[in-house]
Amino acid sequence: MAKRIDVKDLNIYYGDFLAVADVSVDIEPSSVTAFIGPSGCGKSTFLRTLNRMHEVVPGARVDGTVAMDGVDLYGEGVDPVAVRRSVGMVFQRPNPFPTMSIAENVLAGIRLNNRRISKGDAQDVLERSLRGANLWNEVKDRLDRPGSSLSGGQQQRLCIARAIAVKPQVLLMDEPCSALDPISTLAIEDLISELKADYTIVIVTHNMQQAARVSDRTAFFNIAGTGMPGRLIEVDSTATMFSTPREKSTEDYISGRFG
Ligand SMILES: Nc1ncnc2c1ncn2[C@@H]1O[C@H](COP(=O)(O)OP(=O)(O)OP(=O)(O)O)[C@@H](O)[C@H]1O
Repeated sequence: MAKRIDVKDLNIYYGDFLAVADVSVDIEPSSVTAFIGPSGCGKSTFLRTLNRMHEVVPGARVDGTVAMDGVDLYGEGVDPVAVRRSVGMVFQRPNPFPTMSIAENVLAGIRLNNRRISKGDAQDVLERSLRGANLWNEVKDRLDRPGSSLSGGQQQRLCIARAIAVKPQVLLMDEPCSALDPISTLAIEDLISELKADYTIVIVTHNMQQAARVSDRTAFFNIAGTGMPGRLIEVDSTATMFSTPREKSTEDYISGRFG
């Protein structure tokens, strides 16, 4: 089931460097939230705090809370590996495991989690995940071919299938279409709209049209200057953000006046 995320007073550091300051935002379940803003304002950094990937960088840390359905992901005793299992991630460049087949790619997360799975169950997961990622019809006859034999757009859908195979509650997407052609981009955007029935989705995008097309809510981040922390400036329904934002900087960014 999709979960809600409530972020409160979050500061995000790389060592001593405060990269993103004082973020508070609520992310609704079964919705798509877009993070937009100029380069370096901390969108990807913030995204990675939502599944505890940020702390993989040596010296990186946060203070504040990120609660999923009321449970602080940074609370004592919370296992970051379990967090990453329930909050899936799709990256900018499609990154299937190159030596694995299409089927092995989809099942990789389950196998990495050391879950034993019968052949029949594996077949069910495979089909459910590939159907969920709108890829089944294109690959069902060549599941044993390498993942790298697919087109870029298909590879990205394979990565989405791999992410949803472990039944996450939240899906984070960091510029998932930036390496794709326009047709593959539309396929992923359609898929995002379908997936939001079952998942809470957060997407970082530089593409304003994409944010307007796929998201229910949009969060605008900005940075006052190099070496300064990024900040969340404004978050609202996407319709409001794109028509009557409260802040002038939001309007300037959305209308292409900077960034
Ligand atoms: N691994 C890292 N170590 C140290 N500083 C980092 C690291 N990754 C990012 N930063 C810094 O954190 C700040 C935010 O970077 P981030 O990549 O999150 O921004 P962004 O808004 O996603 O940018 P872009 O749109 O260009 O991808 C920047 O000042 C960046 O230099």
